[in-house]
Amino acid sequence: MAAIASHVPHQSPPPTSMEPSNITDKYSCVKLLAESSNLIKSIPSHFTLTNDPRGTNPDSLPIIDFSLLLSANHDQRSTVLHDLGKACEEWGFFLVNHGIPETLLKAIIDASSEYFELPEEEKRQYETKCPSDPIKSGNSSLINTANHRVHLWRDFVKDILLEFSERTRSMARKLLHGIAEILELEQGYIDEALELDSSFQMFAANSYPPCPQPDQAIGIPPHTDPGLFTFLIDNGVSGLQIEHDGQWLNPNSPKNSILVHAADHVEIFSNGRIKSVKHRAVVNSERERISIVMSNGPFWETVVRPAAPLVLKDGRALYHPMKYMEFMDWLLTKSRLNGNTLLEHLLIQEDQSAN
Ligand SMILES: O=C(O)CCC(=O)C(=O)O
Ligand SMILES: [Fe+2]
Repeated sequence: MAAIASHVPHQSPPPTSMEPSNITDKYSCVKLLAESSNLIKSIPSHFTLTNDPRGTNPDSLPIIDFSLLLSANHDQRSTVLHDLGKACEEWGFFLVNHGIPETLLKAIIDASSEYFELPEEEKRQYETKCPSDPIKSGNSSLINTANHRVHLWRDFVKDILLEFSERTRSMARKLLHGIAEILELEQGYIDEALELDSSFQMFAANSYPPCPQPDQAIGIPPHTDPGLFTFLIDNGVSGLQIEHDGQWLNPNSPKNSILVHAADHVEIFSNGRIKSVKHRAVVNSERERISIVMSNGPFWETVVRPAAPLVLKDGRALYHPMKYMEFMDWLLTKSRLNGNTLLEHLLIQEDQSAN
């Protein structure tokens, strides 16, 4: 059995609607397909999504020293807050000195890797039937514009890992307190508005097996994440790309760092001051990539809206309010490859707000 806990700490149940049915054909597991692709050399048409997996290498992605955020030294703290604000407005950052032991990060990657090595029959018992299942495993797919189902070049397993979850929860809350300070909100405002005592986290481990035609497949297409902050680590094989000024960048992670990016609900809460980071996962023909994603959201029942003091300052709210659970439910059931994202959908046009 894979060393992945099934315990769900703190949280109430997530949304309950059904996910579109999974693939039931011979290659429901991408890993199996990748192994057989020694023989096939090209990928089946239902995985085909032509894309250019190349990205450019940025000089550096901002690096934020988490320990300085907790510093009692006023100057140090205001410098790091300034850097944090700037990084969140632009493209995300690497968090270093975050206090999560390297051994724990490695254990999570190893456990996920072990899980993906399990026999197909064993993984099948976790195949996703409903978003509220505490553990989900399988391959995911989206519908393209021609209404054909396109399968993604990854397997995933979702679960909540207790220790990682507790540490990242506390880290996310401290980052949010930093954001609240940058936004000049009163102490306690963000905790109350987003009901952070009951914040909802989702853990996902992704496996992207080697792909014989990386320019004909995609791991995860361009998207922004739901939630407040996403934390991401991987097994050292690159594949995550971040969009910046219309270009795809390959971030190079410093040792034992965690990549953090702002997600949709920070953009909504900040009334657009902070931008949800667009990213994608590309695949390669040589090595399996494992990534670990921890999504940190508000309480699942919270109606997320732009913070009232910011709306007052800006003269209007830029986004419609929506319950977090409904947002997640929508994403899990109606996700499309093209067309507006849900965040774009919630954007209030200037002429609309005047009415
Ligand atoms: O695997 C990655 O690097 C990206 C994963 C991701 O974007 C997601 O799970 O939302
Ligand atoms: Fe993502």
